[in-house]
Amino acid sequence: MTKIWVNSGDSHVMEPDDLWTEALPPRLADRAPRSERGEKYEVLYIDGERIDRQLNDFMDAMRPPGSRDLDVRLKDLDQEGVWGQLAFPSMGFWLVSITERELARETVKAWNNWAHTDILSKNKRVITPACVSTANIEDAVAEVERVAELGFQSVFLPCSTRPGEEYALDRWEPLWTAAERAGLVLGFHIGTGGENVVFRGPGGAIVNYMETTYPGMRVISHMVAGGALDRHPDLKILIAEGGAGWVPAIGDRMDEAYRQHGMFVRPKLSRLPSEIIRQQVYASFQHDKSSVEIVESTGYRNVMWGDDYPHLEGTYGHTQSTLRELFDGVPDDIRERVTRGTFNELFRLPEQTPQE
Ligand SMILES: CC(C)(COP(=O)(O)O)[C@@H](O)C(=O)NCCC(=O)NCCSC(=O)[C@]1(C)CCC[C@@]2(C)[C@@H]3[C@@H]4C[C@@H]5C[C@]3(C[C@]5(C)O4)[C@H](O)C[C@@H]21
Ligand SMILES: [Mn+2]
Repeated sequence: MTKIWVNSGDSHVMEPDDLWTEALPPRLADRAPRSERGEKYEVLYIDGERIDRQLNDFMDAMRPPGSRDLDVRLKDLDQEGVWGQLAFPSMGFWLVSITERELARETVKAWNNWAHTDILSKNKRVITPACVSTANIEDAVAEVERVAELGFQSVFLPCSTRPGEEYALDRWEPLWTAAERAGLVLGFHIGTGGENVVFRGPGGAIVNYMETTYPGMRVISHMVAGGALDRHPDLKILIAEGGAGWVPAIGDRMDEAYRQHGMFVRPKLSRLPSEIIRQQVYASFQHDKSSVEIVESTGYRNVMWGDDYPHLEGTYGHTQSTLRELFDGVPDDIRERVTRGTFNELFRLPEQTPQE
C-alpha cells in the first residue's frame, strides 16, 4: 500500500541534559531548567523553583527510538511517512517561566544556538522554532533578529501568559513588528506558560487535557481582537496541538461580538475577526476527524496535520493508519492541503516532500 507522505507542523526535539551546563557559566547554568526523576514524578527545577511535573510512567511512555538522535529520528520518519517536521522544544518549553532578564536571555540564546548547530545545520527535514525571552521584549526582539539571520522560520511562544502580560496588550508590539519584518511564524504550543494540571478528581486526565486546549483559543481572541494581526497583515500564527475543528467556530463568535457589541469594540478592525483568522491563523491536530471535516464544510483551510513526535499524544507507530482514517473519501485537494500544503505555505524545507 503506497505511503501517504506528510509534513508535521507539531513535533518535538528532546534536548540533551547538558545543553545549558555546556553552554553557560555555572552561575546561570545552575538556574536553567533541569529535571530529575523523583519517586513518582519527574521533578523540574527552574531558577531555583521546584515544580513536580509529569508522572514518571507518563514520561517514560513517550520514547520512539529517535527521540534524542537525529539520524534515528529520520529513520522513524521514513517508517511513519513523515517527510518534514517543525519540532518544538521540550525542556525549552520551561524557559517561558523565567522572569529574571539575564537568565531568560542567555538560556534562550543557548537553546537557539544548540538547535541551529545540532538540528538545523545537520539535516534538511527537521526544523525547529526559536525560543525568545518572555521576560524582556527588547531581548526578544534582538533574538528574533539574530535567529532570522541564522535561518529560523518561526518562534515558539507559550499559549498562557502571566497576569498583566496578555497578548492583546501593547507591550508585545515590538515583537510582532520584528517577527513580521523577519517573516517568522509565531508558533503558540498548547500546554505552555501555565499550569497543565488544574483539576484533580473524576475525569482529571480528560478535563486537564481540555484545560490545555482553551488557552490556544485565548491566544487567537487576544491576537485578533487586540489588533495585533490587523496591524501586521503579514504576521502568521500557528496554534500547535490544540486541534483545528473549533477555529472557524470562534471566528463566528468573534464576528458576532464585533457586530452585536460594536459600540464597545476597540480597536476597530479593518477586517472581520473571521477574515483575519482565515488569512493569518493556522492550527494543527493529530487525530481529530473534525479538523479535516471543517475544511470542506467551512472553507477554513489553514489546517495542518502534526505527528506530535515523540509524545504520547502523537501518532508514532500508527501514522499511516491514522492518515488513512482521516483522509479516506476526502477530496484530494483537501488531503494535499492538510498533509503538506499548509506546512509548505508557512515553511521552506530544503528538500520537498516526496510525491506519493
Ligand atoms: C492529569 C492527571 C494528573 C490527573 O491525575 P488524577 O486522575 O487526578 O490522579 C493525570 O492524568 C496525569 O498526570 N496525566 C499525565 C498527562 C498530563 O500531564 N496531563 C495534563 C494536561 S495535558 C498536557 O498538559 C499536554 C498539553 C498534553 C500532554 C503532554 C504535555 C503534558 C507535554 C509533555 C510533558 C511536558 C509538558 C508538555 C510538554 C512536555 C515537555 O511534554 C506540555 O507542556 C503539556 C502537554
Ligand atoms: Mn506537541
